[in-house]
Amino acid sequence: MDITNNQVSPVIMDPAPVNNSRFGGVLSSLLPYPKQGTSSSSSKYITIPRRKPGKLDDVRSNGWLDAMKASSPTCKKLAADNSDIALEDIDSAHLSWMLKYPSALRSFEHIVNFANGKRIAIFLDYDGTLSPIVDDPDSAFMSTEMRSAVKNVAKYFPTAIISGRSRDKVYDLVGLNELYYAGSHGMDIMGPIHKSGSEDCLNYVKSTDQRKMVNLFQPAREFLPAIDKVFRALVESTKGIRGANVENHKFCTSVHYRNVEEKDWPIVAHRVRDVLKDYPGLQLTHGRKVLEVRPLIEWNKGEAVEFLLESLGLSSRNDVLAIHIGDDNSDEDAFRVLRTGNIGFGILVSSFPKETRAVYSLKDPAEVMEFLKSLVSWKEMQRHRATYQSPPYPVNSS
Ligand SMILES: O=P(O)(O)OC[C@H]1O[C@H](O[C@H]2O[C@H](CO)[C@@H](O)[C@H](O)[C@H]2O)[C@H](O)[C@@H](O)[C@@H]1O
Repeated sequence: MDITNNQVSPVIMDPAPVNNSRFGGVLSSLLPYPKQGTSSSSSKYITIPRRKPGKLDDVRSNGWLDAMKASSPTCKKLAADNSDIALEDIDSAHLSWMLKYPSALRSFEHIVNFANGKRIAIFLDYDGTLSPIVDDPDSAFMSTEMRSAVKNVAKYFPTAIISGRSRDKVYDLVGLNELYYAGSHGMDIMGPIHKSGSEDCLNYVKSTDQRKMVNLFQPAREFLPAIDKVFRALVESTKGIRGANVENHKFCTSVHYRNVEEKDWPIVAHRVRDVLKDYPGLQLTHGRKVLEVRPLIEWNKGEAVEFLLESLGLSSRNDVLAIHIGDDNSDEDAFRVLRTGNIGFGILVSSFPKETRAVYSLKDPAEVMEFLKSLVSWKEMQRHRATYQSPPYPVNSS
């Protein structure tokens, strides 16, 4: 069967991200796309545009249900769901996908050759990237080995976790003080003290979190009461659905249906939609077997990456290489910002072909750990060389 001519493709499609460039770029040889124009100013963080409420997709038109079904498939499940796709087509689709999004491990040499001499900043998603996807969100622990890999990476490169979970929850799970944390899809950022002085604006809060004085950037503070209310309404409306679970992430809330029987997914979709009708200021996005309810503002993981780079003093430099590693639809926003701003690249964590704005891929958290360890070894090797290759006495050039 020629899958290119068939309407049913084993490659999962997500809505195409929009173009949005704010940074100067340095990449050209590494990335298969051209350099774009730039502009950057910290004042943009003072007023974050609120989006106009749109129409909620009609559950009956199957928009939601299709997205729910496609939200976390495996190759085996894809084959089972689409009996007209043969297994060999899935294999060849996977192969051509791997050519388009090569393994970051296999391309490691190429990546570090390019990264040489640049300031690297690392952005990491949590679920599905640092911890394996499990049925119970409260049991999504990262391994001790992964924690130590992340800790070592942070010794050499500024490192941030950008998660859909609340900042407190993801900090409790990761437990490393040397990192920056952005929770609620970037709507709650604990970053370095911003030098521009614009911390006086409404979005900044000083707090003693992570056992030190920190600067919090919370561009969706005004939505706190609405999120709290919608969380309670969602708990109430889904409580009769076996397996449904609602999590409060402070600036957003998640309705999990991973443990709900597939025949009941339409009920989940209808109940969530009914609740959301009363909240025109909130929007719904799809994660991995999870419906995410968030404020309708122009802020996401991509904006969070830009914000952190600026806070770190890395936004107007042309020797910066930012790498974001993530597995989820929400990570596409970060991949897009790096791609369009030409300031780095995304690595998608996925074991099946998926449309993405990333440049490289890794199969699973185990490969993510290997990649992080390789980065550390490369950096240590570079330092070692710098120490032992520089002559112990001044060289007389005459
Ligand atoms: O941005 P992330 O750090 O990837 O957070 C996204 C969501 O992750 C969690 O849910 C996902 O992982 C769970 C544990 O493995 C899994 O049970 C669930 O099906 C996945 O969607 C978290 O619980 C969500 O609230 C986050 O939005």
